[in-house]
Amino acid sequence: MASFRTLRAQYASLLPRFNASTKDFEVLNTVSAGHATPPEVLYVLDSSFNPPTRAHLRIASTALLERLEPSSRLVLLLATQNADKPPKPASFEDRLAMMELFAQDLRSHLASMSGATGNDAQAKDSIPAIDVGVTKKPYFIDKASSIASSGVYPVSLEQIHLTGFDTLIRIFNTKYYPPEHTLQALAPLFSQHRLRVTMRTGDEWGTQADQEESLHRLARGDRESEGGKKEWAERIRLVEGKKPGDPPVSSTKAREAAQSATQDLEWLVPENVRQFMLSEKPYTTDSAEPVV
Ligand SMILES: Nc1ncnc2c1ncn2[C@@H]1O[C@H](COP(=O)(O)OP(=O)(O)OP(=O)(O)O)[C@@H](O)[C@H]1O
Ligand SMILES: NC(=O)c1ccc[n+]([C@@H]2O[C@H](COP(=O)(O)O)[C@@H](O)[C@H]2O)c1
Repeated sequence: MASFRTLRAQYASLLPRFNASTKDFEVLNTVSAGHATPPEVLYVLDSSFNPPTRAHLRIASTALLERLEPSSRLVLLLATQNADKPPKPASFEDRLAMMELFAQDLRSHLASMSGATGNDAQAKDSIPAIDVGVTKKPYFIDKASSIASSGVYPVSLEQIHLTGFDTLIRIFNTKYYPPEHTLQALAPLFSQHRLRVTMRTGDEWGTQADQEESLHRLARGDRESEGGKKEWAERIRLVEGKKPGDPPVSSTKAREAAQSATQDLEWLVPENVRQFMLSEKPYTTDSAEPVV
């Protein structure tokens, strides 16, 4: 495995080329056992990866384990522009390095869950390849179309976007769709793609029942007056997140732990990411570089 510094330097040189290009989506690296099988389904985990956490690991691994085949592909997608949040540490090259380490953690987790450990090369080949990708687009409708038109994947490949419930609420907020401000803007997304939404309970987003009710409202046609079609509910799957009683995990908590409670990183972030955070300290004030 490349050293942390080498890994970061690699992304520090790839990223400006993407920024200067006219591309809206690019795969910067692929983590796989060898040659990657052409995908038949593309899972997309879009995040600021600031840093990647065990919640992201659960979201991705539970999805991939439902259909653990080499023809599944996951792209970890770093949005270099966020719909709402101003940029903050860590630098994008640190986050990209952590995404690659997260991809390794995720592949090891999938291997252990499927029994593909040790020297069983054939079993390891069944673990899907994971792409480290970047997009300039903050909204899901544009992320999906920039991936589809990039030429990186087969034409008409179905994308399954892996999000949390808080993100689903924001996707269905008309404020993001000027000038008409209607949900009709989401039609191209749901005509081809799907959302797999992990519930996020125990905080401001309400109970599991509240979260299920918001999908029932869409299915009943309660959002039609805003342009939201009831049939879209069939393309959205709500799945359980953390178990009741487990502490909530977020990137915010992991950034805080990096500053003041590094022992908590063990349950907040996967192992390779933790090693990177302890060694490179991407969240301490002096190493935090300004982010464009
Ligand atoms: N604990 C969690 N439960 C359910 N979904 C989650 C969880 N953590 C992150 N997600 C989802 O993963 C996606 C990417 O998350 P994001 O990078 O915003 O993480 P975050 O932990 O919410 O970040 P931050 O704490 O910096 O706001 C979003 O769709 C978000 O809803
Ligand atoms: N309407 C939308 O498509 C929409 C709204 C809010 C956030 N987002 C995106 O969701 C992702 C996660 O956002 P946060 O990092 O703010 O939780 C980001 O890529 C952000 O740009 C999309």
